[in-house]
Amino acid sequence: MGILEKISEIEKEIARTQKNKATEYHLGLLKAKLAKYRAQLLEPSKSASSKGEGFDVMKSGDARVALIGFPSVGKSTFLSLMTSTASEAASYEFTTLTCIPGVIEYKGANIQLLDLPGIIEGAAQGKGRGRQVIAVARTADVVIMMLDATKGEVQRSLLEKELESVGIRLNKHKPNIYFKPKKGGGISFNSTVTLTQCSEKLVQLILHEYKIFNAEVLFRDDCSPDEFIDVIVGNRVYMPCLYVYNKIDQISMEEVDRLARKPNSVVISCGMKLNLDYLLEMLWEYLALTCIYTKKRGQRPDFTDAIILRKGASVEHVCHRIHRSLASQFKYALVWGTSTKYSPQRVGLTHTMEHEDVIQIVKK
Ligand SMILES: Nc1nc2c(ncn2[C@@H]2O[C@H](COP(=O)(O)OP(=O)(O)OP(=O)(O)O)[C@@H](O)[C@H]2O)c(=O)[nH]1
Ligand SMILES: [K+]
Ligand SMILES: [Mg+2]
Repeated sequence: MGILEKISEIEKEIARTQKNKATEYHLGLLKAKLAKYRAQLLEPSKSASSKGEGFDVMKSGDARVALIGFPSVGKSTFLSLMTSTASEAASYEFTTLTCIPGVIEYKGANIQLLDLPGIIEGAAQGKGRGRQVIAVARTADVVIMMLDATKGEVQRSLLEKELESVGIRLNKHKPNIYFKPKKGGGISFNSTVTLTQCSEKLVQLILHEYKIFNAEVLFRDDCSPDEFIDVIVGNRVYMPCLYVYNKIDQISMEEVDRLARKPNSVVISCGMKLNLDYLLEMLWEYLALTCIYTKKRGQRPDFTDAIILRKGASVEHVCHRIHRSLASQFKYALVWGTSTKYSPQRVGLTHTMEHEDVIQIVKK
């Protein structure tokens, strides 16, 4: 039996197994098996066709956004509208066959936007250019899932399933579970909260399925078996995703209103240039970039030229942005803003900066 067949067998068995107390161990085990086979499926195959020709676009700018969607939802039209790059758009499917990068300039940041070929059901298993597209999506900071507002919701759940099956977790946090494999001592299991979805026995069963017999496990949240499996397997990407419903010029006001109220969703029309400003605002929020302003001694901060960094960046990251050798000449920095208790406060290289902080660097 091939891996695909095994996966489909297990999926069928999960579907027909009733979810209750008596079956929870069986289901947990099936899920662990499923995750294992999917991982095998993703191991790079040796055939030439799986090479990412035309997909290896250099990362540039302050952040990367990937456009994922079915064919002809308007991805290329969107790229051509928002950036100075033109990507061919047409009414037939699979107009775009490679990865086309463009740049959105917004609030002083350069956001790399990637137009990609449309993907279809079965993409994760290599249908169309699905694998390459998904590989690019994994490298993004935010995914825009573009949907055709005139088509049903099934598109959205199909795409979610494809991304989910290759370890991309959309709008989810990393499960709060401490997990450390050990050389001996068996499995030590603890939790700081009451667990309603997992138990010590289930955790042990799942670990045995992965041939792990010695480990330390601590649940800090009431996590599900799937979340626990994600932690064991590792290699998961937790990514913000914005659902963008395009072509609202084609649907009723009531329908627009309904879609616009969905969580993590924005409605637009590329054709009529509707709501694009709001989409940019949302995208900016989802990127959660940190803008830092610099200040010279005795002068006012320069608010015209922000240094743009990813969330959680340190003073050291700021130094590297200003000059390659600045960190080695660094004595201390003065920081004004929400990251410090006092304004200004003297901080070292490891201090974590927050959005709109002002920094003055003092050299040795
Ligand atoms: N009515 C309407 N049509 C649109 C809108 N945006 C794009 N289109 C049309 O939809 C068709 C497909 O657009 P593309 O930009 O090529 O779509 P794509 O998602 O890049 O398609 P592939 O590259 O084939 O995956 C084109 O005929 C566009 O003119 C819109 O907001 N409203
Ligand atoms: K198209
Ligand atoms: Mg296209």
